[in-house]
Amino acid sequence: MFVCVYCSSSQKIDRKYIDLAREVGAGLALRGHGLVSGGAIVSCMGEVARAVRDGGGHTVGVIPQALVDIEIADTDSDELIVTADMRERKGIMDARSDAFLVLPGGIGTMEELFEIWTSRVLGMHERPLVVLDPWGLYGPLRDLVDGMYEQGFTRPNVFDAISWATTVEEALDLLEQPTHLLSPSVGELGEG
Ligand SMILES: C/C(=C\CNc1ncnc2c1ncn2[C@@H]1O[C@H](COP(=O)(O)O)[C@@H](O)[C@H]1O)CO
Repeated sequence: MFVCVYCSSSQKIDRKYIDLAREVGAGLALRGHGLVSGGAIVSCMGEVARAVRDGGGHTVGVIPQALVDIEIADTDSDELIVTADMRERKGIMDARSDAFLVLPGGIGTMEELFEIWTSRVLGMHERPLVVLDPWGLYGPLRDLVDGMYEQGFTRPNVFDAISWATTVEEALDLLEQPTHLLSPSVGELGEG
């Protein structure tokens, strides 16, 4: 499989997040998976790609020209695809990936998570989506979506479209499990 990993580009985060990215990259390579990433050398993004390559795995980096221009492109990537903008980048990352893994991150990671999550809920793809969150960064997000569901803003299948893990092994196991297409039926939103 090619696994798309969405993760932090921040250089201000605790070292434990960088170490987590390395563990994920090593685990992907060990299981014979390739990586699709945002193609930057910084922070968790760079660390996961280096770890995959160190383990003998193949990496595909997809990066907008504007970020190449500020010299943060992962030029060691086995494939480095330079895009015109962020939208084209996300489209190519999506098209090249068999599964999606989200690590702790900021608003860029959130944007990527929500796009893949929403399209899975709508039955537009059936690829696994796993969030690895060992330290509970996303706890408030999960509470928010629970509240949205309780008030009828989301379909029940919002919870079927995503899996949560607290260890790397658990996350990788979940990524490898078969999934099925979810029904996009509007009826699931209920009456009224
Ligand atoms: C100059 C630095 C970082 C430049 N910023 C980014 N570089 C590469 N990719 C990015 C950047 N910002 C967002 N992305 C994409 O979103 C995800 C990370 O965003 P987050 O806000 O850090 O969670 C990542 O998956 C990228 O695809 C150095 O400071």
